[in-house]
Amino acid sequence: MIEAAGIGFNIADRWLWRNLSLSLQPGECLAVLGPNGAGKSTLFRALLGLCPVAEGVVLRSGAVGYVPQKSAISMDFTVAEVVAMARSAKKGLFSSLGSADWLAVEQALATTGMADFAKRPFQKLSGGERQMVLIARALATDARVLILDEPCSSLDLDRQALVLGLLRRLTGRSQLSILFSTHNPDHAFAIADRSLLLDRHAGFTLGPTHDVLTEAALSHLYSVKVCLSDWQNGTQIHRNMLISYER
Ligand SMILES: Nc1ncnc2c1ncn2[C@@H]1O[C@H](COP(=O)(O)OP(=O)(O)OP(=O)(O)O)[C@@H](O)[C@H]1O
Repeated sequence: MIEAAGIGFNIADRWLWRNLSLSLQPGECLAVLGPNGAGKSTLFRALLGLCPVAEGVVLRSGAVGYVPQKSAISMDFTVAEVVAMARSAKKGLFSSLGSADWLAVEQALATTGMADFAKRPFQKLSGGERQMVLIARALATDARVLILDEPCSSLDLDRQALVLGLLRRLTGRSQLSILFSTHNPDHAFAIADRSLLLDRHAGFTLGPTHDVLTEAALSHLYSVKVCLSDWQNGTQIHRNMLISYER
């Protein structure tokens, strides 16, 4: 469980966001969007308790899995060892991990489709493969809430769909609550029940994705002409963004 009540974050006399309240239901997916520097990563760090808020309260219970924007893993660990870090963070060295811990590692790798990579060196993986491993590491904490900072930022279209599909399955079947940031409104349309749009002036809009991510809101925020288009694929209606990059 994670809940924020009236939180604000101030940096160098500038409020990144103020009076922000949110909580996540089991199985709910919330997307966070906003321009560069709007405070998405800082919000996640505040929710994780990694930086103190200037006002308001953050409540957490149980483990929260975190997939940061950049991984700080520079040593030559295997994929299984990287995922096992989620367990050893609580206990100490890998050597103190028991069979239940290694089972959790195995399950997390299976869930992310990375079981065959267990013995491979993490550093030798592609960006997309690493991202899956880092999601597996977050899952191996037994967290009921996952926070992912731009999980698709360096992925090709196929991998983006793979990660978004995985997140959707985790909210559906496993009832995990997911909070993720993205610069692509299409990602929010694809999987987010609600979206939080941070602006450049400490303001925000939070609500159902289709209510928050409107043509007017996106065009205004990014100063580009944005059109939204609905199309049908089989029985499913999809919403996507059409954009002119010309100013
Ligand atoms: N420790 C810090 N010291 C000084 N400024 C900071 C610190 N952490 C964040 N900032 C500033 O706060 C603002 C918000 O940063 P943050 O990384 O949260 O934005 P973001 O919305 O995630 O951006 P992006 O989309 O570019 O990743 C930026 O202007 C950043 O420079």
